[in-house]
Amino acid sequence: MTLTPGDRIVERLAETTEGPVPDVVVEPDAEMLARAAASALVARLAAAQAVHGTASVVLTGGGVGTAVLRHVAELAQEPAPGQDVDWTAVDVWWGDERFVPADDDERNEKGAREALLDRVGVPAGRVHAMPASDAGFAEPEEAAEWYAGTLADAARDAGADGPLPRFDVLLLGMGPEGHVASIFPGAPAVADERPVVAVRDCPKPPPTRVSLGFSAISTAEEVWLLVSGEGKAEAVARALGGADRSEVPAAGVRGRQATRWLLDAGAAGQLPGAGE
Ligand SMILES: O=C(O)[C@H](O)[C@@H](O)[C@H](O)[C@H](O)COP(=O)(O)O
Repeated sequence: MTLTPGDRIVERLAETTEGPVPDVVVEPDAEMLARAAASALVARLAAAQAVHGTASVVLTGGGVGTAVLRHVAELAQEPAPGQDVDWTAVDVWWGDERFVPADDDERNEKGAREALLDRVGVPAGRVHAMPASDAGFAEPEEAAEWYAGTLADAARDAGADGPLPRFDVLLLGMGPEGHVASIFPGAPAVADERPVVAVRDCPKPPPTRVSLGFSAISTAEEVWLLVSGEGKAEAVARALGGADRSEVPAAGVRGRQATRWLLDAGAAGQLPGAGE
């Protein structure tokens, strides 16, 4: 399955947007969006392995993000040409995590393990989960600091220049008010320059979380925003229309090489050029 470019939308965005225009892909519905994103993801990871020997992906929670992982696991059963990923050579990171006990169903890690990681056999040493609340850190701030240290160690081991390893693809869901990872509108995290931040009093439960900050997200080679449903359409249009990142956090994420918005028709519904 190939991605369907939102050509008309991109053309119209180019007329109104300053700077590089993100890629916009529109699929008819959430299921087709998840399948298309899964197919594109395995192709991208296989391509990264062909160049670097390893690949790395940053995962998101959320309905679409988890559906993508389920489809990736299906594709791994019978890989198509160009989509044969060596799962023992994939580093897995997270964009955000709920600071709850490890076996809590709210953990993004738990969902990702069930949907994909345990099924394809990513080695434990390559699954870099953010700490759970029962992992020995009393406060989310300590957990955030530890994760930043883990990222810096991986970067150093890989000979990277800065404090972060290479992220080939960083997946993000988006909330109806435009939050990405656990960076919510108006929250301290929107102005926090640290790579990993603790989040308290999150408006969406659970209230305590750990999240990558904008500075880390924007080091990814490619950032893919996976968004479905009419309820997200206004935030998508605001984000792509250049809203302030403190009001619509999704407006503030960019990949080094590409920023791709993978939408279904509902989520794309308020973009200029939609339906033309
Ligand atoms: O931690 C969270 O609260 C979720 O991970 C959240 O950030 C999610 O990714 C978006 O709300 C999109 O979720 P859906 O894809 O389910 O709409």
